[in-house]
Amino acid sequence: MSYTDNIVALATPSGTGAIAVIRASGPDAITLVDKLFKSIKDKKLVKQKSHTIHLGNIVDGGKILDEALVSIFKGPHSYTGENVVEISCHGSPFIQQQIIQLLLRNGCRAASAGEFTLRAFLNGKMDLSQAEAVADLIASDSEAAHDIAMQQMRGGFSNEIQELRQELLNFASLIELELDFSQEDVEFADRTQFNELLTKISNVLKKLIDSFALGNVIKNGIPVAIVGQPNVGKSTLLNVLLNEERAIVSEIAGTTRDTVEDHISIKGIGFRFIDTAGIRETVDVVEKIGIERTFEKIEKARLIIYLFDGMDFDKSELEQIQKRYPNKQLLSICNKMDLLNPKQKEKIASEIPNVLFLSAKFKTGISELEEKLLSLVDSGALSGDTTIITNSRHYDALLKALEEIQKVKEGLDMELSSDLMAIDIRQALYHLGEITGSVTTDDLLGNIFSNFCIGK
Ligand SMILES: Nc1nc2c(c(=O)[nH]1)N(C=O)[C@@H](CNc1ccc(C(=O)N[C@@H](CCC(=O)O)C(=O)O)cc1)CN2
Ligand SMILES: Nc1nc2c(ncn2[C@@H]2O[C@H](COP(=O)(O)OP(=O)(O)OP(=O)(O)O)[C@@H](O)[C@H]2O)c(=O)[nH]1
Ligand SMILES: [K+]
Ligand SMILES: [Mg+2]
Repeated sequence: MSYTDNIVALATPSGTGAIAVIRASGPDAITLVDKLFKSIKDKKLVKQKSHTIHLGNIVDGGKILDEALVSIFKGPHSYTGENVVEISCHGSPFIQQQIIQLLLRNGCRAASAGEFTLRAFLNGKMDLSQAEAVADLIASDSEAAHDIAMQQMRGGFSNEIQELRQELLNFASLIELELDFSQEDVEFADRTQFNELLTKISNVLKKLIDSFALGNVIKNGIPVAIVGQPNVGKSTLLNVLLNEERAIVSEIAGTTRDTVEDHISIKGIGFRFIDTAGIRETVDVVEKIGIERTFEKIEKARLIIYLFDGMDFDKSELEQIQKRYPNKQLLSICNKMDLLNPKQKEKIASEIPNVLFLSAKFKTGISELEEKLLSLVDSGALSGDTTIITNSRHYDALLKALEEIQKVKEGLDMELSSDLMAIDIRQALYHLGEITGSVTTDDLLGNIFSNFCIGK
């Protein structure tokens, strides 16, 4: 694949910064920038080696727009696989725009979202799941999300899929060879070995599919709903966990009307804490809507923190929530422990198993809560080099591939004819190929890369 046009975009965030980087890629990127660049040592960019950097002025006719550093990368040895030039200029939005406009008038067009990485993919510098990982890496806001994206970008997941695909492909060829000899009763593909391979592939696929639940929450942050009666201190707790005065706290019951949520990483794991309206019977229309939202948020949460006031607690509400959400992890937490005497504490502890005590207002017991939250996340799967998938497109493709593999397995058990089995194998190969991009459509690529930022 080779493009004939040249693209340009700002690679750094728009706005003011110390330095901004403008990146151009395409067959003429180096020659066209050469004409707009006056090196202080009178060097011609086209004569310089790849991966070198040069100081000079960017000039528009007779006018100097900026003093800049220009780096050159010669295709195919560059990020995109094409000739690439990067101009590091002073980070004023005015200068950035002047230089981009200059390039646009001199042979470049504006890059669309993700177009540099799309070119890297189409030029074979990376496969599709690696390209997707680039976007995840930029978006990752916790160490765990970063680690997963990094592993995927470096090709961990792709290699795993490619290997399975290759092994399956070998068998497909043997089975298809049998089609040419269908009159004679020959079997090139050893059925026992094939069965073993299918078992192995389905196990790997199942493991990957199972990892999605964890991968998904890690990418987006594990949603934790903080629920309980009005005034128990839910918003106070949210603010402590986030280290920020995010929600309004007051002694008036019914302060929180709409849900408030924010993301924070605890020891490398991302959490999304959701403060909700206190649950109670009310005639207030707005508060009622808020309470309905509380229940919607509980549905979507992975963990529920049930917070109650140690001075005034009623076990029945906790039991109602347990009954209503039997499959959710529930943490019972007694707040305002600063107001409790040891006897009261003892009573609560005996009535509510595994209860944690804390004081949101005085920030005591918070690290114990954090430890507890971490222990509830199956972080075992995060260590080591097990692959965790985070992308729903991959998840869909894996499910479809698994379904086809099961069909092949059934076919094998039923001694199905080679031609029918070959069809299911091809389908499985197709879905595995979708992940790495061995098979793609323009729609699919458009979908993926349009979600990138401009300049990536
Ligand atoms: N200034 C700058 N920083 C950046 C990028 C970039 O494009 N420009 N990247 C972009 O996202 C990332 C780095 N990714 C890159 C990947 C490959 C190559 C590259 O030139 N590869 C060549 C040879 C490498 C060498 O010889 O040292 C190759 O693959 O052949 C450059 C950047 C992060 N930092
Ligand atoms: N003594 C004491 N007071 C607390 C503690 N945590 C919160 N409070 C107080 O309890 C009151 C209610 O706190 P909020 O955080 O607004 O309670 P809430 O559960 O969000 O209330 P609603 O949004 O109205 O449902 C405030 O006056 C807080 O200062 C605590 O640990 N100890
Ligand atoms: K309140
Ligand atoms: Mg509140």
